[in-house]
Amino acid sequence: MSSDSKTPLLDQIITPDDLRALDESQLQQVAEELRAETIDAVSVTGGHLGAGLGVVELTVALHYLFDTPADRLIWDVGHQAYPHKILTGRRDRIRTLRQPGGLSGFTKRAESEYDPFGAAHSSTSISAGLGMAVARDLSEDKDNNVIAVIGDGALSAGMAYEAMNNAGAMDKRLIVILNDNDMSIAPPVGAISHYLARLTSSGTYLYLRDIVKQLAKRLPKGWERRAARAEEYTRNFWTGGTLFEELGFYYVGPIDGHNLEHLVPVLRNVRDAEQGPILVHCVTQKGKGYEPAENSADKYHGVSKFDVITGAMSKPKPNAPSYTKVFANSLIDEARRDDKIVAITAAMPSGTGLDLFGEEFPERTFDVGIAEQHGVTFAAGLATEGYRPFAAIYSTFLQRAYDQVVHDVAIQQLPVRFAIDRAGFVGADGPTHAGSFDVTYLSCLPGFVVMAAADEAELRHMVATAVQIDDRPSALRYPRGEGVGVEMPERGEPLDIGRGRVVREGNSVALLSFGARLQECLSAADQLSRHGLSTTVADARFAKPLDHDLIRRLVREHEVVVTIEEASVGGFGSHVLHFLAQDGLLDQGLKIRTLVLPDEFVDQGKPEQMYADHGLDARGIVRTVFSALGREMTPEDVGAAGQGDAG
Ligand SMILES: Cc1ncc(C[n+]2csc(CCOP(=O)(O)OP(=O)(O)O)c2C)c(N)n1
Ligand SMILES: CC(=O)[C@@H](O)[C@H](O)COP(=O)(O)O
Ligand SMILES: [Mg+2]
Repeated sequence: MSSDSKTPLLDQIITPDDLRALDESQLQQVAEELRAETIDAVSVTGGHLGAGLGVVELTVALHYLFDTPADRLIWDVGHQAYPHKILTGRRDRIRTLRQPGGLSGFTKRAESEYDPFGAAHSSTSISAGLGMAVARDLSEDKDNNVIAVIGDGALSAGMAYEAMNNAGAMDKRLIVILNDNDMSIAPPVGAISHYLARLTSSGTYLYLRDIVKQLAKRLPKGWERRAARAEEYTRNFWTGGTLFEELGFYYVGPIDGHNLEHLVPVLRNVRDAEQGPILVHCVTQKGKGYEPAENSADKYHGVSKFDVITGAMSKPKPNAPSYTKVFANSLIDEARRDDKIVAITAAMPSGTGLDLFGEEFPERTFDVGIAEQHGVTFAAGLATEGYRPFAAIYSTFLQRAYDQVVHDVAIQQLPVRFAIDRAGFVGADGPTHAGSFDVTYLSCLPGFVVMAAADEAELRHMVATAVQIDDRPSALRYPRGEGVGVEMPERGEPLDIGRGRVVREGNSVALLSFGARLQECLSAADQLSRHGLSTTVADARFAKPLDHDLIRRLVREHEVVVTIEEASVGGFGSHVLHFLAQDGLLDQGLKIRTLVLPDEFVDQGKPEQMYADHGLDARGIVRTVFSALGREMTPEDVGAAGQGDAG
């Protein structure tokens, strides 16, 4: 440790054992140094900043008081776990956060014994914690604590209540820390956030309860019950009985989650309490201790690299409208002409672009909180009454509502429109956020219309198309980030359902693209033509219903057919193969290959590199064609295949 280090105490801490060797009076300095280190690290990597800054003191107190990793500490969502990672042996790698080959941006079991449960999708921590508590009690040799830290936003998801309902009934020793910073990604929504606000606004509550508690200590023997009743009265009087206690939790708080002088004694008591589930309500501030974050509307929830002094982010201005913006503007354009169009988000207004829609149509925009399951069936309810609901939910988060999609929407053939953003690889968020499976899990559903935009113009047309689909559910998917910069149509034109389009004619090889790999297909076609392989490029537009005429024509007129999609196996390519098999077209020695995402969970990286690594770029397409033809690629071929990369 150099003498002029800015973090002399933190430098002494490799693992929490080193922290626990310090004196309690040194914790405040540790927290200050940990906050500075977190800010500095994220300024270099980008990532989630506000949430981590809000739990610096909590992280220090928890690792100081609890014997982690034996005591299991679970972070809900896990985006706030950067300070936790710094204290648990990963400070030396913290500047590899979310980089290829680097640390995950969320907790991850494979990364550290201090991460007992992986996260990223919210509201799982209490369920996982209860499972660990039961496992502890089933075993003879365990007596560890289990602590789940869950945010107020994550507490808007039904799964959290399923877990508390079960925990309360089982009366298991489990500690839940409610990290209440009165923020989700956007300001929180829902009755729970109002309830929490009431709890935390009745500052008197704590004061009164302290008095009653002190009284209890001085009352003559045998008066404890009366004191307990008095305290219960205080609690009920001020808070009408906390929701959490009705669920079987002992409620402690609200306490200041940044005041170590409060946190440490309260958490020490909670640690030593031999009783059923306890919920400690910590009031914190997202972005705490970094002015640019504190002053920002989103508290620097997600940031690109930034200047620590000014807080100015270095994110380059997008050179083409992002798909999300194109979706939002297209939906706004349609909604100006159709007042039956309504939009639903599950706590992701800015990420889905519905914040823009909400500015113009506040009455027709619904943020249901982190509640995808509810959001989908809520949309279905709207559809039964003749509205045209657009449920804008990231591909990965829609997974949470799959039964609602099947049972409440598809079986009833309700015309809910699913705007599926973040389709395919998403990059820094890694496997938990990859939009890999929606084509597979939707295109198997009878009656569903499943579309994928090849570029921004296509997205605009697909929004217009979805508006018109009033007799069954439909989905349109598009990737995270910037489009290809094609010319935008003035207005979206509805497409013929189930019809693809040929964008380049050839007669030897056919590349049939579903979604945004089209540019790579065009680049591959250029390279193949340099090898004398005349290549047709077609944009399928629909994975369901398939364009059977187009597929038959491509099969009839070409020696090789390759399908390609930014989706897992079981999607578009599989349906093409299924159709060809049923149609007897596979029996004629057709050379066909399907390019899909790999059958693995791919760690974070740069999306284009991730696609290239898995053969979904122009070079990979060329290689696949050569392989289908049984032709070896010479080094010159390989070299040529790398030239003229698309976009
Ligand atoms: C199922 C699911 N839906 C949406 C998200 C996107 N998301 C990530 S963090 C977040 C807000 C979480 O709020 P809170 O739990 O209060 O944590 P804070 O950021 O305030 O610390 C959301 C909506 C997610 N991670 N999981
Ligand atoms: C933690 C979380 O789940 C969200 O913040 C997510 O990382 C947002 O993803 P985008 O950056 O693609 O909007
Ligand atoms: Mg919050």
